Amino acid sequence: METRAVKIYSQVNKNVVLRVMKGHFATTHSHINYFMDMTGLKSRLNEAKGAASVLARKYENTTIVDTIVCIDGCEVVGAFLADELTRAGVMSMNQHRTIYVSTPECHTGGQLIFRDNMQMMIRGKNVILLLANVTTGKTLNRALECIEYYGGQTVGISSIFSVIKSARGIEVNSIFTEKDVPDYMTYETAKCPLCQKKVLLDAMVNSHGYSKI
Ligand SMILES: O=C(O)c1cc(=O)[nH]c(=O)n1[C@@H]1O[C@H](COP(=O)(O)O)[C@@H](O)[C@H]1O
Repeated sequence: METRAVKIYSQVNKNVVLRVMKGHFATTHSHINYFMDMTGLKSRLNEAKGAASVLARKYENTTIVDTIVCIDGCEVVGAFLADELTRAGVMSMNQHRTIYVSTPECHTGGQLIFRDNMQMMIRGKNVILLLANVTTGKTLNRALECIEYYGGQTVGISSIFSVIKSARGIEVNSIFTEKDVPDYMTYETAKCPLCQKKVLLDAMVNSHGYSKI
């Protein structure tokens, strides 16, 4: 599958590259015809830093940010985003005058929780939610509910790739959209035309990557 990867370069920073693979893939919430391989963007220092610098442009000098909540394994990008915002003079109103980078635990049944020792990073805090992929928006909405439940205020949403433009009135700040990926499609699992044509799935995918089936 790796040989089928195509590189898509960010319009604003050519060092930020999304690798996509065409095929038939199942996520937790939909079927898609491109797998977004975020491995490099999430784990290589220079790529993660590049992604963070693109995402930071949205928030520089405009927003108070106390905490970045990372979903989809985006902690490295999250740490660079915190650094970029701090350098740009973004204020943190919490006691320690710094930005927390945090991830909820995915509990049995997919519920997102913050343990007691983590909740101070969310309660009464200004939060940026950071994801790798937003397709149906179900994962995004679950994360927003989690932040709200623990008393945080989401002041921004960022994602490396997003099909969704806004959630709960907040714009999704993304580096790539479906317009960057020619003929990108997402289908409700039960109505997937590839399944109807008996096209076998290439892989099950989630934020960790893919497993061929
Ligand atoms: O559908 C995706 O968002 C998705 C595309 C992809 O290529 N790889 C991948 O892991 N996903 C994951 O699928 C999950 C479902 O996204 P939503 O449909 O927006 O809830 C998210 O956790 C994404 O990270």
